[in-house]
Amino acid sequence: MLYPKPETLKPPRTDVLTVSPWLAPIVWEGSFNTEILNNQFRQKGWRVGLTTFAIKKYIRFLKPFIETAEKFFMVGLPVNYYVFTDQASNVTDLNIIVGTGRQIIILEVPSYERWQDVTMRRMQMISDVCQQRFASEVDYLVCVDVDMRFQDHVGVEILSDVFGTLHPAFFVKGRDKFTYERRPESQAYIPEDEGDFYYAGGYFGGKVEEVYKLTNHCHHAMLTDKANNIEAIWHDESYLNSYFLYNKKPTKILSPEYLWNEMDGTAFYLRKIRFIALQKNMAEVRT
Ligand SMILES: CC(=O)N[C@H]1[C@@H](OP(=O)(O)OP(=O)(O)OC[C@H]2O[C@@H](n3ccc(=O)[nH]c3=O)[C@H](O)[C@@H]2O)O[C@H](CO)[C@H](O)[C@@H]1O
Ligand SMILES: [Mn+2]
Repeated sequence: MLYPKPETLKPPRTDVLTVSPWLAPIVWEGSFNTEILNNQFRQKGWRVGLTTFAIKKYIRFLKPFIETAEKFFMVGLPVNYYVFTDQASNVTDLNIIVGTGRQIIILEVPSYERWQDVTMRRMQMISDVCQQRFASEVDYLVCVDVDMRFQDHVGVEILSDVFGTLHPAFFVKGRDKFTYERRPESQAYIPEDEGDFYYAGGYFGGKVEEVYKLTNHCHHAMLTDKANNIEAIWHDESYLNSYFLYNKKPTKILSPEYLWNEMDGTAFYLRKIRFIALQKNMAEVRT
């Protein structure tokens, strides 16, 4: 196979950090070759599941989410879309068409009154399904928010034992600006001088077994806090950040190309914006 080879010891990107202190690659455009990775992936016969939640009013985001995923997410590879929803028949009525080898699987789940509980309980619901069905149906899981749209290539370069994504609002900020949970009483506590990166709650994944460990850990941390009448400042995102930190976990880190928000403007280091948050009226959509 012919492809552009790396020039001897000359890094393809010098403007951004491409590896963490525990040697997890940070994925940026220009640092990988899709064709090589796709070939490796196909040889292994791996299968990918994309999980998302469309509960209450967030069902309005589902159709454009899947339709744009059809254009940009794991193109040419089999994908199971796992849609967790409290309105299974409304999801069916959306009549979303997906390509050959790809299917939508609807998982009916309860809804919670507070939006904070809806977002946090995703950890419990994902971990519950890991052993029931994910383990036998897919090799890797990608777990993302639904109020998003794909607009450029997202492929197998993101996959690894366990991956996390740099939050677009914090990548260029100093460690002191990270909004980790700072109360020692919380299971999500991270002291002032600790923490490598600030990861987003809305994009993580990995091998099914690792996603099980992650979601199960975060859910139980949340339950312990709940029993002690405390809720981490940014909910599931705070528990995810402490899990990653104390387990030196992500084996791969996705750059903000994989999770962008127009509110964060543009940035010199962004060569692609692959997956972008939709602007929403928070007060309206969460009630
Ligand atoms: C892009 C990103 O990193 N987003 C994170 C961020 O806020 P966001 O403001 O992006 O959170 P959000 O309102 O999008 O809620 C997270 C997700 O929960 C689902 N949902 C939520 C409410 C509801 O009524 N119905 C429903 O289905 C839906 O899939 C949604 O995308 O912080 C949250 C915790 O505070 C979560 O960690 C989000 O993942
Ligand atoms: Mn969101």
